[in-house]
Amino acid sequence: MLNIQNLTHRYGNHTVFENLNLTIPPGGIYGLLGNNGAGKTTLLRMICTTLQPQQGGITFRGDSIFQQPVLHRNRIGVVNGGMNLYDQSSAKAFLHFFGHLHGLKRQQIDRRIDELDEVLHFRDFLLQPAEQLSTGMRQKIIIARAILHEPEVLILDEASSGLDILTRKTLFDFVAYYRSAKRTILYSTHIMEEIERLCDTICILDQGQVVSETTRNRLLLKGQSMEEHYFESIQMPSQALRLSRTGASA
Ligand SMILES: Nc1ncnc2c1ncn2[C@@H]1O[C@H](COP(=O)(O)OP(=O)(O)OP(=O)(O)O)[C@@H](O)[C@H]1O
Repeated sequence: MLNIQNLTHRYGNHTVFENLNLTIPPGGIYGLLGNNGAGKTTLLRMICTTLQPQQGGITFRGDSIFQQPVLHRNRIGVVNGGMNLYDQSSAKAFLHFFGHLHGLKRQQIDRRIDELDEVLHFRDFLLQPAEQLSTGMRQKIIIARAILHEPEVLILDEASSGLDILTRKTLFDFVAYYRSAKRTILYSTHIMEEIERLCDTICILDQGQVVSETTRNRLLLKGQSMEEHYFESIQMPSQALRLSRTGASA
């Protein structure tokens, strides 16, 4: 459904991708893993159309996302670690603002807020100014904002960072709920347990290249943990792998 074709991108002299090809299937949770600097954020920014590749293209259900960016942005929802609310505004005003940007009417936004409250439980603090909300409360509103317009694809980039155990559980429950609604979730994180627990398909990027794409079922059949698979895929030297298994620092 999301096809990435011959993507090439450089920042100055630094090549991040050279002819990258990847297909993200419809439905399910697609996990993206990779060391710092592997190119995950650059790829996600392109999938969101906030960054244009120098060569190659991305299609979503056959449409070039760069030729029709407005159409595409209405089909996706994004949560990344850098997002925040407007301090002086209430969460409700924030949701209404972004709902209107997606072309939703007041009543539609109110109906969606009611629906999402059943999963994310934010009713109690909906009218408070954002500056009074905790990190977890804010994250719930940021997630609600991302799916207010019922996007077909939800992109979560380091979405669990800064969350406590309870709010992370809410995030995981929410991701499972969104998956069960037959949506596609693109999930990028450094936390292997999250990938292992949530993702149906796992893609590992290393220095701008796909070094592995597999499914959770295949890993289960092989009896291999996500961590073992990761280090094998990025061809970590055996000594470092042994040290990482024992928890010692190199
Ligand atoms: N705006 C930019 N200008 C110049 N170089 C950049 C820019 N953004 C990213 N890079 C470089 O591109 C490469 C890929 O960065 P990117 O942020 O996509 O990696 P990442 O996999 O998301 O890393 P991390 O896990 O640390 O977030 C890195 O070498 C980075 O230094």
